[in-house]
Amino acid sequence: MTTLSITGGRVLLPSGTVTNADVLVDQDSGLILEIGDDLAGDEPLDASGSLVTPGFVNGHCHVAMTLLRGYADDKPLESWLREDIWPAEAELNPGDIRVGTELGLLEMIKSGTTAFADMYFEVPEIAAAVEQAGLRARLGHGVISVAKDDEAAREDARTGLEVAREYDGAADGRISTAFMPHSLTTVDGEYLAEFVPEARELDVPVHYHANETTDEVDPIVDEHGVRPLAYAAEKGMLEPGDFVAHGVHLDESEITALAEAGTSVIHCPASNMKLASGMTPVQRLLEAGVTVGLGTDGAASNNDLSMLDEARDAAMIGKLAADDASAVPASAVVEMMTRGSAEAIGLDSGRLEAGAPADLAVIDVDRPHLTPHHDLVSHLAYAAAAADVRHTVCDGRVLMRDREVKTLDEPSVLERASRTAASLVDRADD
Ligand SMILES: CSC[C@H]1O[C@@H](n2cnc3c(O)ncnc32)[C@H](O)[C@@H]1O
Ligand SMILES: [Zn+2]
Repeated sequence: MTTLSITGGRVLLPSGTVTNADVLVDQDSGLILEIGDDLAGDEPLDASGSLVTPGFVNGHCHVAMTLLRGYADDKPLESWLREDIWPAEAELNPGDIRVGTELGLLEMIKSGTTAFADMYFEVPEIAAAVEQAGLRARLGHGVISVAKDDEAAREDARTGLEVAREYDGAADGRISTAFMPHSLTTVDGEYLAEFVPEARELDVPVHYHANETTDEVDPIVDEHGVRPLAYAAEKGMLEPGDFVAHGVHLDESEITALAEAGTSVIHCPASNMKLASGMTPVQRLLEAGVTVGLGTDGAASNNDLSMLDEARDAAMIGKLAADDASAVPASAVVEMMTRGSAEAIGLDSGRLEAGAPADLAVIDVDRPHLTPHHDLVSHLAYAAAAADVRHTVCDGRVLMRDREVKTLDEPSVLERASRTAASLVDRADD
């Protein structure tokens, strides 16, 4: 057995308390062996002056959209997608998506994220990048039927199923999959009715954008006479283990339906604010017993992939939405970005205890903006930033040590991503 010992730090436990302790990891199984005093291992990792936290879990992303960061800002969802993003995405080739994914994974590792859920195109490229980078991911091909003829729509849905079948368990089990129809308005009901049952046979969850804007809610109510999540339930898309992104415009009946179904919500506050989509009723969801995770969405609507930024946004807007400063406290946000997201996307991580996957981040808290140390959970939610992350460990492997990423060549990724993004927008703007 080869072991890794993370020593001299303060460890955030599942109870939400912080204790001085070392963490001993079995690198062969990728599991935490023990949290306690004086634990020596084969490979040491210094955590003095630092907080050892569960790795952050980004519950909803389109990671290769890093290539479109800063390409189209300051528009609402519908026109942003139709006028700018979809035309640019039509120019993407598999190599572009590989590079964009590498850039996103680099950013994730450097900001303490160890797992994420992703909906995009060219999943084989994304899976290869995840395998190389060493993260954990739940991946899916985003299925869309609008603006396609029947044959193309069916082929897209078949790709969604094929990807879910082929990549579940890939990268030594670090990759799992889901069936991912883009949304309830961009995939026609006949395809949902036909293909969702096939996904159930693969035993994978269903993940989709839901109730993000009123422009998306109103047509469903007008056309089908029911709220979007009642419509989703009719299509078999509100089952235990399923997870929806956004959930901004939810009424009480939908909140109850989510809780009763065991379907989770991934809250994406930065994207919701930037696109002016609205405010997710996070406090209500938590009170109703819905599992809530946290996600960045893509870097074109955020505009970064830092879960620490997302945490601060979630706390701030959660209070505003509830008109209550005690709503969505730091402890709830930290739970959302770790265990909440992990549970929502169906991963057994997000907690530091013996037997849990060794997915963790080590945050330097001896910094001016993190001093004094009254409450390190408060610092995680309100004050820490991506640049404070010293080390990132996933599956017992050190992916970043002292801010040097070990699994990706940072200068090469930056150079290739810049070149690829420039060429992509040249083609899109032609
Ligand atoms: C079909 S792959 C995923 C698809 O989703 C688009 N997208 C990015 N951000 C959002 C969002 O906030 N709501 C809906 N769709 C979004 C992305 O550009 C891809 O086309
Ligand atoms: Zn999204």
